[in-house]
Amino acid sequence: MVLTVRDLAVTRGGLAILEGVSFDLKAGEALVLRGPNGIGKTTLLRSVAGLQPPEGGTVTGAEDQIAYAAHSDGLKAMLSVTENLKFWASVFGLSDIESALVAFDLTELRNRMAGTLSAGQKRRLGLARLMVTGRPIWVLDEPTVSLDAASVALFAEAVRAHLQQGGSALMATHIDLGLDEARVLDLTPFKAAPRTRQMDEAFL
Ligand SMILES: Nc1ncnc2c1ncn2[C@@H]1O[C@H](COP(=O)(O)OP(=O)(O)OP(=O)(O)O)[C@@H](O)[C@H]1O
Repeated sequence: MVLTVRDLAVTRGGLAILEGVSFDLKAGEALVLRGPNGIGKTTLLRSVAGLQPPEGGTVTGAEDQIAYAAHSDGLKAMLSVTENLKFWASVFGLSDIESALVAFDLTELRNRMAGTLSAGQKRRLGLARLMVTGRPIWVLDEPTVSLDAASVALFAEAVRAHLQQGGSALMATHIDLGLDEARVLDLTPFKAAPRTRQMDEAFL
């Protein structure tokens, strides 16, 4: 199972954002996307996860393989922690949630409505959802926002265990997760030349 990205070009709101991005992500590997605010990390992750079509290039090996965790946690506020995880597991045809509860220190909160959790607790629940999908490729956008140091360590440990089980992880983060095995791809050199689709069409 290899995720292969070749010569990817992405746009946002009609503006060219990144172009010429290529990388491979193999089983057991982690790749961290870096670059300044607005360079296009979120846009690239959305394209890799199939949430928006790329402007050019190819993504192969992603179909039915990716679990995506976006900025917003997308939790169901009126369901408990357990119910949220069970619901999410069922979407992927699975049922086991216990290891995810333990990994993200959610066992004492298991019966709490998700809407009553603190920001960091919600984030832990949002990340725990990745574990119940059974999907091998985790795509994570700023996964540590709102997390305290102890929760960042839990998250890093969960990623490490996922890699050891043959999974992989592609993530945008500004902080050092202490994952020695992670490679880093700085997107700065891939910033697209400023132009709009309309301008391109005008020159055709
Ligand atoms: N809905 C939108 N419409 C138009 N432009 C947008 C939209 N969302 C984001 N952009 C622009 O697209 C560019 C890439 O944004 P993106 O969120 O992918 O960057 P990022 O590297 O993830 O940034 P950050 O580190 O701040 O999270 C930015 O210039 C941003 O202003």
